[in-house]
Amino acid sequence: MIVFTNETDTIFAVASGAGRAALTVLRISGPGSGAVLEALCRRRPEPRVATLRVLRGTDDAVLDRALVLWFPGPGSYTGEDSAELHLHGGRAVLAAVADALVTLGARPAEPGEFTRRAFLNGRMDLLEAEAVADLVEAETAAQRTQALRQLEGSLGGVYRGWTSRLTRLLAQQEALIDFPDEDLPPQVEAGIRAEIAALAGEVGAHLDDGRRGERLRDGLVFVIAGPPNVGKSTLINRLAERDVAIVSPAPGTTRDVLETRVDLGGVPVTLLDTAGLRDSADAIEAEGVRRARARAQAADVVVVVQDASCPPTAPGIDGAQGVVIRVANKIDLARPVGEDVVGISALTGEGLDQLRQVLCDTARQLTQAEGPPPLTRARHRKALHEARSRLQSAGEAELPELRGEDLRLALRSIGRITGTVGVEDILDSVFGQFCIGK
Ligand SMILES: Nc1nc2c(c(=O)[nH]1)N(C=O)[C@@H](CNc1ccc(C(=O)N[C@@H](CCC(=O)O)C(=O)O)cc1)CN2
Ligand SMILES: Nc1nc2c(ncn2[C@@H]2O[C@H](COP(=O)(O)OP(=O)(O)OP(=O)(O)O)[C@@H](O)[C@H]2O)c(=O)[nH]1
Repeated sequence: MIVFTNETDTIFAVASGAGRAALTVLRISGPGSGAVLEALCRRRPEPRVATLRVLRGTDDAVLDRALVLWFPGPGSYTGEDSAELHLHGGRAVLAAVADALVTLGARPAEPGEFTRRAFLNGRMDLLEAEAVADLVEAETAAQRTQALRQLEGSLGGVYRGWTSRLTRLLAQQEALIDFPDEDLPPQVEAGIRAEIAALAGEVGAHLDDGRRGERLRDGLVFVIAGPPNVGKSTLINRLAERDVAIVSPAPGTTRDVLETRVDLGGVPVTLLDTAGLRDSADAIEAEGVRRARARAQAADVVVVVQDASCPPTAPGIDGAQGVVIRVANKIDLARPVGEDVVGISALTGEGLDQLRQVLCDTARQLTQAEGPPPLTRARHRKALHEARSRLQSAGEAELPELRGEDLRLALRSIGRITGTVGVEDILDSVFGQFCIGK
């Protein structure tokens, strides 16, 4: 189902980044785009050809000399008539052109409004629209790759495949209901049941992906934990390659949770430095220790640091849900004991390459999927859970009518992911999270 827009507003927004820059790209879309462009630069340029033009305000004053592009609909990003003005960067230039646009009847766009129009005009499905937002937000190579795959339709292909199988099943099911006395071969019913079970299995396998796609999209949390004074702050400064945390010979220096964002093997990771774990009479330090434990328990990875030159002191992390990596620091003073321990000296740098490798490998294992693309949002997960439970109850249903109803509901749930059904109620939540200009 394609919902055609009857959008009448002509909208504009800065599509380039914020801050001082050589250029500002202003995007315009909507039925008035051609008229606005003609008012600004007298003649419309050739479609899709960058053309240098003097832009003038309604009072004929020169606003800028800019590259101008004209994209007639429907062969444009939004599917509507649209245009781009590649202005000189600078607040005054932008302010003057924006004023002129408002005078000409255009209005500033809402966040995500261009892509929302592209979706409503059937230029892309919801998964592709979400991929555009993810690509704009991508901080690391692996995030960019995942968003591009989704933009190219790989995830949509999986869901469309299920949709067409479900549609076929429904048609067969209708035939069973409508012609119960006809000579339908008995294997039709068995075939329907087998296909329902196969679909439920595939949706289940897709859901059971270790949340790798969502984790990559959101980024991972790695917590550095351990007793006081073992060198946790020195280590986080090394891994972040900057001074995140205060290092001092006094135990109990770090009290609150400090965080920094790093790129580990293409995966965005929030690294947390936490208070040294010990029983403390100091109320502030005790609160720091409580927070340290809470964050370690919830983390994707806990890097437990010990001092190689002292016997282990503090209790471990109880109930950690994530992967635990053990590190013995200060190997410049003493050799570490025990297996499965990465020996490092945060002071001299010895062993840090090896630790970085272990951390990158772990980050990749937690986020990278082989085979079909993983699902990337809680919104998709929710709809797929619903679809799977409908498929399961369809598999158990004795009456063909009830089975048909379950199949229809499963179809609806999957259709909601790509945006082919029940769209109105989810548009605001999907596009409201975009930046302005997309
Ligand atoms: N200057 C500029 N750069 C940009 C964009 C843009 O809008 N403007 N994009 C915005 O996201 C991205 C490119 N994506 C785009 C996707 C589709 C169309 C488009 O006009 N498609 C038409 C015509 C394709 C053709 O034949 O050339 C179509 O699909 O019918 C344009 C940009 C990244 N770079
Ligand atoms: N010899 C040696 N000293 C180190 C090494 N790493 C850190 N130190 C020293 O150990 C002391 C404590 O380091 P920090 O990084 O502040 O330790 P921490 O674990 O964050 O300490 P708390 O904030 O108390 O939990 C400092 O004097 C560091 O210079 C190392 O690899 N070798």
